[in-house]
Amino acid sequence: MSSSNKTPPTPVGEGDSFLVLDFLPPDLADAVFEQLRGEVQWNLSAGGPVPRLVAVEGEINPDGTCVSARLSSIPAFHRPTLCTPPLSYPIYRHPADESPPLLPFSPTVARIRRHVQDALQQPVNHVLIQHYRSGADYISEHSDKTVDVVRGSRIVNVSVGAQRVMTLRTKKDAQRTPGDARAVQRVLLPHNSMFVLGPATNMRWLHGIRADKRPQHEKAGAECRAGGERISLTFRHIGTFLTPGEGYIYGQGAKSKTRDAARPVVRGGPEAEELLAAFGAENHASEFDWEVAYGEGSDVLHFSVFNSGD
Ligand SMILES: O=C(O)CCC(=O)C(=O)O
Ligand SMILES: [Fe+2]
Repeated sequence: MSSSNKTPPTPVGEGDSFLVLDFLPPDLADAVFEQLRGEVQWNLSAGGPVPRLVAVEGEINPDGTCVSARLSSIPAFHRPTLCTPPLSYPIYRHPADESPPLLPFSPTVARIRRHVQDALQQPVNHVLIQHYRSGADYISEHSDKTVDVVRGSRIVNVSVGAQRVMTLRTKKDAQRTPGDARAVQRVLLPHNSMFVLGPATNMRWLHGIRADKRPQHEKAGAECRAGGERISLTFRHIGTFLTPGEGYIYGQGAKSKTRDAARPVVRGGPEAEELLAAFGAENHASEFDWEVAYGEGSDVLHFSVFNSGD
């Protein structure tokens, strides 16, 4: 692991979050920005203007039994392969209605993933990759939505390219009186850093990357790297899964916790409103009660109304 003999990182937020510098080994770190920009299939959001480019990759589970149909009258190379049930893949639900399709890990992302898993000693099976094309691209303040994130697991942001600032701010309800200032921390995310977001910090603090409209000549060298472009990879350990074609859903965040009893995906309606309300509560409540909000599970995949929150 590249960071094993470095000084211990400074705790951030509730103390369960920290930043690791010089995370990837030099041979990977030097070329990683260009490799990712070229190999990732970037999407502009279909549902509305998203102030950055996004892509989703993840682990496709070979959880089905695939058999070559034993039809002796058909030559072997023509026999169909029957998979029952077929594959499933992790799903990370959040209030923005449209997620790009999940693709298998691409080669450079797969290498970064191995470093993350080694460093954390925790599996990660899903990554949201975001390209901040300039200082104008940003992500608004939010808490990550944890209905589908394996409980107690950590969320990891690997940064490459231009340095940006992650701003952490305690949730509004933590103010004892309306005039109280909310705690704010600024974490610099330089090229080749890994920010680990612990569950307690995600529960009590919001995080975001604000737009930086300063002219290039006012920025430090690290902020101008890669022409001011930044790519972040948010790795998560997801416990909720979809079957191909978004037909069925099961796992931690769904009503059925197991593959055998997977239930059809729900689109819109009152269950969608409930999940959106639970997401809202997760953004606002410092003592968010996961069991109350998400414990029963939700089979909703698409919300009827487009909502641009993160
Ligand atoms: O770009 C980043 O580092 C932050 C991404 C983030 O917070 C998210 O995807 O939830
Ligand atoms: Fe986030």
